[in-house]
Amino acid sequence: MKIMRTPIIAGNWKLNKNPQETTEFVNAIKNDLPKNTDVETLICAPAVDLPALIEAAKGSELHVGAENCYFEDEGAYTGETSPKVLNEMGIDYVIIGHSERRGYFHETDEDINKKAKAIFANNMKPILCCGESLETREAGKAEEFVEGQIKADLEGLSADQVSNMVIAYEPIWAIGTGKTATADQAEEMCAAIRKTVADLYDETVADKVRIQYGGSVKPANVKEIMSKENIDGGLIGGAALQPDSFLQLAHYKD
Ligand SMILES: O=C[C@H](O)COP(=O)(O)O
Repeated sequence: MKIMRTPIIAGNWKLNKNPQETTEFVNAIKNDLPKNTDVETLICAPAVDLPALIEAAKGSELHVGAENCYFEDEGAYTGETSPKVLNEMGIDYVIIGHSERRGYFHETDEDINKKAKAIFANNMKPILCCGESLETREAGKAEEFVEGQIKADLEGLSADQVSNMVIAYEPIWAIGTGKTATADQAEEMCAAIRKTVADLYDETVADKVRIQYGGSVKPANVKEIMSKENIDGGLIGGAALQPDSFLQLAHYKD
């Protein structure tokens, strides 16, 4: 029996869209979104688009998120984004540990853990991404690998913090490739992540934490993925770039 956690359908726009496109997108969806209590919806946009996203989303059901931030609030860190300022702007969520940041920008679990703490210190919620490469999966080490990421990334976080955050399982081999993990493969890993949280904290925390699947989620497969017991949402790249497609994902229950 699926425990009812509020589902969260989130778009991760990556390095796509400018402020004008952001405003147009939000205006196209904002009156047709599901009620927050039914399905929470979120767009995570590039830092340069956040003022437009926040302005356009005002008064709507849409939550607003950043794709990354730094772990220091201020100082001599050229080019970084302050979590303190993101909070002042009205940001709700920040994605951390996406495989593109781990891979292209060499972010370590230690960096990601510091970011998680900085995000909580600034009254926002992290969406912590984890996931294995194809090589790791084929070596039969996917669960062990993801468990290692979760343990390192959650180090020092309180039970209350973990209960209120989101974890996104994104197998690297399924991102932007059109190759989706089967709903059963996604469920298997999300269940393993929940068990890791139960081992690190307790069953109450594990029952509360929301776990998303990400990797080629689209309107055609979202319903099946969301039917799984341990999957509470989707973190969606490509299919979240068009208003129609995002609305179909948000209304997967209809
Ligand atoms: O954060 C989103 C993921 O990287 C998934 O991207 P995708 O839906 O384009 O495969």
